[in-house]
Amino acid sequence: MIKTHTLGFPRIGENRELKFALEDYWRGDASEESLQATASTLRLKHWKAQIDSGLDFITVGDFSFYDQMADHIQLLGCEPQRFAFANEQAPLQRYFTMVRGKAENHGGCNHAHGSSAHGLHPQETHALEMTKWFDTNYHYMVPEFNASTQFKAHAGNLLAQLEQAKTLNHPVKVSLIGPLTFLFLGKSKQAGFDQLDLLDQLLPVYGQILSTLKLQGVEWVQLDEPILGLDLPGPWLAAYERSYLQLKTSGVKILLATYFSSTQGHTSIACKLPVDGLHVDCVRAEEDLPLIIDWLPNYKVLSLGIVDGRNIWKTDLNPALQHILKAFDAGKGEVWIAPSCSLLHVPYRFSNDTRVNLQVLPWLAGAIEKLEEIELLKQAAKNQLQGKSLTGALANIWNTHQDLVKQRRNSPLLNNPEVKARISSIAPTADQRHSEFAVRQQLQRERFNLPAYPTTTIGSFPQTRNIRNLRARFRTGEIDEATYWQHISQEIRQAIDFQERIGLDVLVHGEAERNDMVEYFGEQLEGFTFSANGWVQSYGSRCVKPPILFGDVARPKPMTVDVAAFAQSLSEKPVKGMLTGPVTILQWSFVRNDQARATTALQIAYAIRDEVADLEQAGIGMIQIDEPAYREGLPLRKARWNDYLEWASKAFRISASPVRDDTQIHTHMCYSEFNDILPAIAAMDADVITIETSRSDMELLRGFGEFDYPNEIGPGVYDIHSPRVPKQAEIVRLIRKAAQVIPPENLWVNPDCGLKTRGWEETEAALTVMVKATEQLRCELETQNKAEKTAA
Ligand SMILES: Nc1nc2c(c(=O)[nH]1)N[C@@H](CNc1ccc(C(=O)N[C@@H](CCC(=O)N[C@@H](CCC(=O)N[C@@H](CCC(=O)O)C(=O)O)C(=O)O)C(=O)O)cc1)CN2
Ligand code: MET
Ligand SMILES: [Zn+2]
Repeated sequence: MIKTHTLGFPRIGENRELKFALEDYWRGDASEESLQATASTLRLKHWKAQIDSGLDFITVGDFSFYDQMADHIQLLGCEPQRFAFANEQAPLQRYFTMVRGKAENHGGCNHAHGSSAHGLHPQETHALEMTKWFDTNYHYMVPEFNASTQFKAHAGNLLAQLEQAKTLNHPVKVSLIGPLTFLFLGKSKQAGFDQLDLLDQLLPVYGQILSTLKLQGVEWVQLDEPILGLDLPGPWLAAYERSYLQLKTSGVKILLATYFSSTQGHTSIACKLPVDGLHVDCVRAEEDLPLIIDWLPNYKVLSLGIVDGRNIWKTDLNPALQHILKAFDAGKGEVWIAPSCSLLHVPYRFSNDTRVNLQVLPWLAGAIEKLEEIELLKQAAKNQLQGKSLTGALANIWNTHQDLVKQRRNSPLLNNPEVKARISSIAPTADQRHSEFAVRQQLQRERFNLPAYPTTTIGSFPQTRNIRNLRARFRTGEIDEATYWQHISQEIRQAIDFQERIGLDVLVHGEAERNDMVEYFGEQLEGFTFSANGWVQSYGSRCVKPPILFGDVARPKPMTVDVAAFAQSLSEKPVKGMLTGPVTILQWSFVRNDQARATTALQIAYAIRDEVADLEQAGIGMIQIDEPAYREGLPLRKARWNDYLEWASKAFRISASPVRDDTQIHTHMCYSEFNDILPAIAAMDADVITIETSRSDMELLRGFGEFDYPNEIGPGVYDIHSPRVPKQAEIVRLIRKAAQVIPPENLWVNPDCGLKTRGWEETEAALTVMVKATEQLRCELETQNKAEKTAA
């Protein structure tokens, strides 16, 4: 028997309906009823799409107002105590407080008293931490655990969605995050406390939810356990068997879902678990398949994730069909066909898109087109199993599809011989600066003559509605290019004036001209195309429109030189040139699957290298090459780390190395647990790196100190993810803490990340505080120096 399903479906809406409904609601422009109505309409539309494409199940439980992990925190009743919710508070309000935090209501009164150690007022609550979902650009909210964490089932919301789904009279599969993955992805907030100790309390709650679902007539529940694709610590691995034995007693059928990575080393455990089915990612972990076919008992369902849920190319149906047939050949009784992972990570559909290069468009598949591929594969497999081949309309669809797959593979559009020639003749020194860091540092100090603890920002200033609107009007032709740039220049001028006024040392132009730090570069490079509407959720209501990299990458002309030179002309102070690095452009685009990622990264690196050289030529003395996705690109299995780090750091160096010694190269990374890759970060050899550290209270920096990180560092001194304005004393404390582990002469002062998601009011207030805090420390430094001189 063959069945089809999807692990999950994009929930933001084809036209980002959920994003706009959420933002209206948060702004107070829409009621909860209207938000709920949008959610309800979207769920119905998405289930109907699944039914229309012929799926045997619709998936329930993948909808979320913000994030599925946050939903599970409520479902499992483990909202952190620190939120101190009152019982009568409505669940949705509690939910938004958890994911967005709660700002103090200033009311014009400037409290200087009553702050806690972290400077939070009693009415303020910071949001749950947000972090990357495996190696994707999606962010989840991190559950918080300690020894007094308790669990309690609150399935009301889930059951309501189930009721809604039942109105469609189609078999339902409920999708939940599995208990071990849920626990593992959370964070222990208590020193020495291991959250695995909570498992025995958590399992009965899961059991209760599963029993309730069974009672409601649900036959199948999909439990996602993607951590099985990590190098899992022994005790976690050992907990699987007993956990699933316990869940089995609920009587509901469990499909255990793995994805994103090979389960190598624990494939046998996954196959032997007391569950009714196993889903495997045949795109990312194709090498596991022979073992799984061999080891998974034939009476269990094997769900094959054969349509890529992480990329947008039409599936080559022939090898996919072979996987299905092989499973049946081996004696599997029931095989399911699905995308490799949830379709959350791809756009809704491409067929209606108005912007993609018309030659590339037919090669693409968004969520809707992927469901169609799954149905097509099912029909083909069914026929084959009966010894028949496809005929009629289906055969035509199949053949047309395969022709397009072949057409892409052989398309001249993919090839640029000049690019290939350049890559194949890389000079061995192309990734090296002329001199070692110590020499460069001296020259740069002489050139820029900056004060101690130089202050700067990460690049972007608030992307106001005004700016977005301006761009939207330019796109639709309502205003012409000259008018557009006139307004943008005005924004840049204001940004420079603002920075001069508050006294920052190293300025930025503010990135007003950029829709997105990756899309903006992709749009100016050859080898990329863009969708009008190919949005993918990044976190909460925030979305990205990843560029589509289909061919060899080249830079036809300078991309940022005019803007950078203009900004620099407005100030005597250095204004950083601002670029996105090759690894991040690669990681945040949909990239070709017909060539190694390393090769694509190298091509992008050369394009950026040319831009860096042109910026220097135009008199720009500091150039920042952002690599926020450097850590995210790390393979999920450690065995593959070295290979990645080698080509990734090389790609960065290729882009950064054409410059003189006294040109200062900056890089920036956020969201990162860096400590396990510090040598590779040092190997990038950026003169200055700015990193996110404020939320970890500078703990992240300790690694840099212990490792004796040689170059200059700007640890973020305040969290830009919240509108909260930091207090001077907090920033002073953080800089002091940083100066204990990093030589003070190597320290910069800056926020955690760019400010594009913030408003101007809080940005101005926060940066003013940051500058004041720095001035205080400089004063102290001077007094100290004087005292030392007098003593001597
Ligand atoms: N690619 C990428 N990944 C990233 C980051 C990032 O900056 N870029 N940062 C980290 C955090 N992730 C983020 C992801 C998205 C956004 C974000 O702000 N996204 C914007 C969209 C940005 C954008 O592309 N804007 C376009 C289009 C904006 C738009 O929708 N305009 C409206 C009109 C708006 C108006 O008239 O006011 C329309 O066209 O309909 C532009 O400025 O041109 C959003 O969802 O709101 C921020 C952080 C990690 N991953
Ligand atoms: N220069 C970029 C900015 O300031 C870096 C962002 S990292 C996600 O927005
Ligand atoms: Zn950042």
